[in-house]
Amino acid sequence: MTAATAAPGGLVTRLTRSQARLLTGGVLLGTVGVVSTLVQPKLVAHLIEAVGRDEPVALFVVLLAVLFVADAALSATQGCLIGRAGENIVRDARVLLAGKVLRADLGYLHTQRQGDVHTRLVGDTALMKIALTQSMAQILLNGLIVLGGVVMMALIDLWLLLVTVGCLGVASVASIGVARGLRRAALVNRADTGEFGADLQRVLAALPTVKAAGAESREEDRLAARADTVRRSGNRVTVLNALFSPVLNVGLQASLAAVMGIGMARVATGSLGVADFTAFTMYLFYLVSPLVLVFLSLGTYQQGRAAMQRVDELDGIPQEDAPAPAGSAGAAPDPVRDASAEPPVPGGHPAVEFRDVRFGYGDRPVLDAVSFTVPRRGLTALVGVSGAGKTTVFQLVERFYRPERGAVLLDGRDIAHLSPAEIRGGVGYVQQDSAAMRGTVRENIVYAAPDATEADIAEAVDLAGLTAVVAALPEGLDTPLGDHGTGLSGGQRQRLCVARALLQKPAVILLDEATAHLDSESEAALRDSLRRIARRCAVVAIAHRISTVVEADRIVVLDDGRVRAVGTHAQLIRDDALYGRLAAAQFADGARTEAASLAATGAPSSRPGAGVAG
Ligand SMILES: Nc1ncnc2c1ncn2[C@@H]1O[C@H](COP(=O)(O)OP(=O)(O)OP(=O)(O)O)[C@@H](O)[C@H]1O
Repeated sequence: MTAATAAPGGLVTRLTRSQARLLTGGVLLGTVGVVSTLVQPKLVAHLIEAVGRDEPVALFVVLLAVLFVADAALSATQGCLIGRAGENIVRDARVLLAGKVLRADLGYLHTQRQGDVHTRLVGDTALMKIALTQSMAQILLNGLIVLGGVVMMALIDLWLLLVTVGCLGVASVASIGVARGLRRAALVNRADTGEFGADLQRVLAALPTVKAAGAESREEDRLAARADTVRRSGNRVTVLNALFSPVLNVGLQASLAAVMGIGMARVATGSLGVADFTAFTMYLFYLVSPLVLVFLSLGTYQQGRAAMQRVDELDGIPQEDAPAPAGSAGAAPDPVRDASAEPPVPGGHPAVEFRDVRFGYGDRPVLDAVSFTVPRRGLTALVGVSGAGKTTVFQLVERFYRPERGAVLLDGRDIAHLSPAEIRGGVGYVQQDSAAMRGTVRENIVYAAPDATEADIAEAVDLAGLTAVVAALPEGLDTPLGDHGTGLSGGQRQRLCVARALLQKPAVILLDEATAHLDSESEAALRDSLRRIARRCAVVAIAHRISTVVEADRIVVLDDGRVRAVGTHAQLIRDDALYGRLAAAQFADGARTEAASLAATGAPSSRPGAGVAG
């Protein structure tokens, strides 16, 4: 994610504007508090003069007490208002960014590190809140105190002020230099933190693999190296942060010493009154803490700006409906191929049609000139060697990616012109690595159709061959599952996902068949389910099992990104050498004998030496 993707006047600015009322209210109250602070030394000067003239001082004492209390009350109230604005900003930012991430272009999002996206959404938004509210308010209000104090000091004695400003000016310029360095260091530190988060997420997502590979120590070392990088850049931030106060303090101490020396000398000569000298010194003392706070807040703000930049970048990630970024996988489809403009076909359109589709991930071509149709009913099997592009075909049907050329049609309509909801509402997608989630069995099943009735759920469970499995669970449909659906077997998880897809009542079900999840009994159950489901809608299965292939009404053989042949199992065994080899190598015993006898006839193949299927 680069700064170039951040929208100008982006999310951060918009969110800050949306809280203008609370922020302005807080700043106004704070300003009144600043005035009350600035009046106090002047009142003390009047008090001293009154004491000197032996006049009554009760009024001054009461006024001072009122100002002290008002000061505290105003400060607390403005803190609450600004804090509330901050919470609103961070909440809105997280909701908006979560929406952006959920609707992001998958092709782009897959190039980003998930942990970094997580860090931006959780950590950077929190830092941004502090910068936009607390730091900004501190800079503004304490800046006002400093400015007001300087004006009051100028009214008391211009020469003493010039001495003060001279000493503080040098220190301030040095501090601003440090602030710039701090922002750069903070940006690096946030990026390093994102990298650490990304690595942690990678390890957590694959923890069983990490353990099975005995890679705990290697991963620990890798995480430790990342943590070291974060510590190093964090140390740079700490050093620059720590430099602020000393740089400024040197200036403050120098100005205090100079003011005391010169001021006392002028009091001795009678050119400056004791009351004025006291008030001037009080203002100088009053300036110390606000000035330090201004610069500390400047430091925090600079760190927050780094976070804001990262939040704005996340806000700029390409969205699904936006035109695909130039040069990325999935450019806009060829408008010449818009099939929705074509006259209606008697008897209805195919459920799915690929017309001369070309697609690649980045510069890497995967599919070329792919054309085939899927009838509205029945089972269509997609077969081919591993990496032939079978899953990519499904991803194009779901429009996770857009073809570079050609068109994908659902029921005769080019999906380039359909909304994601229109496409995915009519297509049920069962992924190979069964996308079950933490939650109950029921929650998993109704995920794509939250309003489904009990009868619909029971029907989907039955069609997916899950009735006996659910009945055996301790709490039936309400049995909780762990992350990724742990608590069910691999085959049961896949049938759970089939039930989820069925509940959508889709026109097309895409089934990326698992290779090794099912025992022969479950396989027979799923085969039976598929047969029943295929009577209601189009089922397209990436087939790894001979049972599915033999059952299929039509088989599409993909080879090296092209459709090599289409037919039934019997036709293809007879006519297509690659299919014969695939059947022999991959689809186990049932086809082995038949295919082996065909291979012995020496039928040619377009890809000698091609590997086994999926
Ligand atoms: N997100 C991606 N980015 C880049 N390349 C990808 C991506 N997904 C797949 N590929 C590549 O595209 C090609 C086709 O992959 P695909 O997953 O469609 O093959 P497949 O036929 O489904 O394979 P398998 O049977 O092993 O699942 C492969 O060479 C793969 O490496």
